Amino acid sequence: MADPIYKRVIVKLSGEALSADKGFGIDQGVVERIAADLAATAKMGVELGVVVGGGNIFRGVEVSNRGVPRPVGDTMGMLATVMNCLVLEAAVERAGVEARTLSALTMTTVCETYNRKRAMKNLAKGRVVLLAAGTGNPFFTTDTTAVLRAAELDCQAVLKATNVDGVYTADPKKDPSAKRYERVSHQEALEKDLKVMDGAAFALARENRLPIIVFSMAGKGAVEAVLRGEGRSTLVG
Ligand SMILES: Nc1ncnc2c1ncn2[C@@H]1O[C@H](COP(=O)(O)OP(=O)(O)OP(=O)(O)O)[C@@H](O)[C@H]1O
Ligand SMILES: O=c1ccn([C@@H]2O[C@H](COP(=O)(O)O)[C@@H](O)[C@H]2O)c(=O)[nH]1
Repeated sequence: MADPIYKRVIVKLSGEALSADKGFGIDQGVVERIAADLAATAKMGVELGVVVGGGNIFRGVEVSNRGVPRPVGDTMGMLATVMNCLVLEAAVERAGVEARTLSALTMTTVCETYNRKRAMKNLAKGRVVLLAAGTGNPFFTTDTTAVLRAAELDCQAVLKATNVDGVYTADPKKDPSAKRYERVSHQEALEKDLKVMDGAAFALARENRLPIIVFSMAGKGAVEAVLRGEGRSTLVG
């Protein structure tokens, strides 16, 4: 089997990836499959930070459309990511690898607060580090969080796991004629407004020369396969 192409990465999982076909809530079978994949990847010797979205529970914009102030809606979204991290933490440990949730919002009775040195120590010990509550600030997304944490924690790449197998010329769910890129620069992704990630995330990745690999989480062992250089994906960078 091929050696992993990176030694330390951030994996970005969308919240929806935890919800199977329903788009809402947490499907325990899916969580177990993803946890097994993360544990197998950690066992290959790859240090893994995992940023999880919250779209399967709350998105700040949607909550604020119902009359809640946007910063409050965003806080609800960040709290949703904590729930997703806690369910994954338990599943990764059941799969035989130690895991720690570090939250950007302080909640001392639930999990540890994020701090760069603590995250680095946990990564170096081979623990899967679940990075919860996004950046801790409203008006951001977990895509931007993933790139920010990758830059802070000296990661070599961001692996963006989603429900499409790469970056397309347009949203492939809306435009069946969209073509997949094998490789695209950060600049082009920004200029063409390729919405698979938000512009802030692409801009931060460009400034920090961080590659982003976009791939589908649909199959078994998807993260492990990407790190072995297998399967379909798009390299941004
Ligand atoms: N040019 C494009 N190439 C590929 N995908 C695109 C493009 N434009 C829009 N998309 C859409 O972007 C989505 C990727 O977002 P993703 O599933 O990662 O959700 P998220 O908003 O990051 O997470 P959450 O579900 O937690 O809110 C895909 O569903 C895809 O349909
Ligand atoms: O730094 C952050 C990250 C996230 N949020 C809020 O959480 C939800 C869920 O995150 P997704 O990236 O959409 O999965 C997001 O809609 C924001 O409301 C945040 O405020 N700050």
